Amino acid sequence: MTGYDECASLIEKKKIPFIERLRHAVEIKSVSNDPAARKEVCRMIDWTQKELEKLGTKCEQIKNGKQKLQNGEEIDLPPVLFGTLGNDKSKKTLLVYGHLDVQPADKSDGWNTDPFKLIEIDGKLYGRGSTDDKGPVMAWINAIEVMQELKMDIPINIKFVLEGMEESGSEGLDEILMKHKDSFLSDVDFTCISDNYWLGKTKPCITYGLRGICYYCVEVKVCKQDLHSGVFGGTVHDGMSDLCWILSQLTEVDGTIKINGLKEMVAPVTDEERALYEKIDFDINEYKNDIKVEKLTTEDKVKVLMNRWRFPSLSVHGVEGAFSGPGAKTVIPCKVKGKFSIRIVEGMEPEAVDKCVTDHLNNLWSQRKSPNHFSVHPLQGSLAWVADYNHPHYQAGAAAIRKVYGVEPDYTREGCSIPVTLTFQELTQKNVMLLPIGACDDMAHSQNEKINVSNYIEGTKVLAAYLMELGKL
Ligand SMILES: C[C@H](N)C(=O)N[C@@H](Cc1c[nH]cn1)C(=O)O
Ligand SMILES: [Zn+2]
Ligand SMILES: [Zn+2]
Repeated sequence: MTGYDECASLIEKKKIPFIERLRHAVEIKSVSNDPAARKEVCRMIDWTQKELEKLGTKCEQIKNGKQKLQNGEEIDLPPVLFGTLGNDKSKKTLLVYGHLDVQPADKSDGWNTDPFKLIEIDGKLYGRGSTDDKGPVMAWINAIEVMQELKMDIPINIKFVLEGMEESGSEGLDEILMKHKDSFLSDVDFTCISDNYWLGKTKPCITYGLRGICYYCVEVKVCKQDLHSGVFGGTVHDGMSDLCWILSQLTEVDGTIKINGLKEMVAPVTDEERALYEKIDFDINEYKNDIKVEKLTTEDKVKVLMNRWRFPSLSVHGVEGAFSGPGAKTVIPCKVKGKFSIRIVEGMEPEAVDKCVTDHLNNLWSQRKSPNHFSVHPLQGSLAWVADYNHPHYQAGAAAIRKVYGVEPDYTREGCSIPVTLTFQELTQKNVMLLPIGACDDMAHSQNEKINVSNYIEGTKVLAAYLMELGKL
């Protein structure tokens, strides 16, 4: 009978067409935060639908609502792609979630190659979305294609939810899923998401927790239009200085958040949890060397992991409206918008976090005594997620990893956010597992994002092996 070994060897043989599939995906500039790229997000969804239909998946694009842009204009959100492969009542049903949108990227950000071309160098496939999340979505398609080519019975019905707004807070997705709770989602037995990364470079892991995110925009408005700083400097109150002062009041130098009320919300760490973190194989020096940082906020392994996964963190992302080009432009920006986010953890509710943040910022502003106009806008809010990793579903994931890599996986959390994860858990009332295939140095969201050819190909094997393992549950 055809089994895992035949499947693995066909995956090896199909390495080139699988890389070509990822190449096609990366070339579609499906950047979700750019309204001008919305058509490309829709094109990525259409193309993926065709790939799924080739496998016999019945697909439907679910219309999403409108996105209100900051200038007041409204544009269509991209549709959400639902797919159903198999409808055998004697089989269980797996829900696979992934996203087809990517973070913005430009060669001028410091990429060595064109971010929207897949370039192979020394066994690494560089390109925006190669690891987040086009590579893993393509790996699901590859795995199913191989099982079908070998005429293997896929022992599970598969449903897909693929979206195009994850990198922008999954706008509209929760509402769509809630509407389909008693229809499309009603028979789901497990959800699996491959959209994060290993803790290291060589050892695979399974992930059972994510932080949530609350994202803010702080606006300081000075006047109608930018002003010559030589002509007007010294007469108007500088908006960028106001904004920089405000943003500098949010954290201590070691990252401790200075916003009242947040620390109190964090669920206490149990002894059992601490013991789990102590056992995790994690090399701080390698971590520092990978990102070329000399000193971390703490050098203690457990504290580093807890700061990444288990405690909130605040990051300032950028300023809209300010001069950022090369050279020396002498202008006073008329309006600047600072962007920052807080990764939130168990116990923290976005609405309560928004209140603390808004109160803190308004209080700071009243201390500043600037006559400029100040406003705070919460842009996104999603909860943290934790799952039961003792569930048999996780054992199926672990068995698949043992088959491919011959090792027991690490059980990890992840500091980043996939807003819909908790929604799946709550709507289906079934177990959700994250099964990453990429390595810790893939540099998602950053310059030179990549996935190793070996991770992409072995990852395809893991997903195929996992589908086989699910048949045993
Ligand atoms: C983990 C996932 N691959 C990811 O990168 N998620 C984003 C989600 C997000 C939410 N708002 C903006 N992006 C992240 O954690 O930043
Ligand atoms: Zn992602
Ligand atoms: Zn991402």
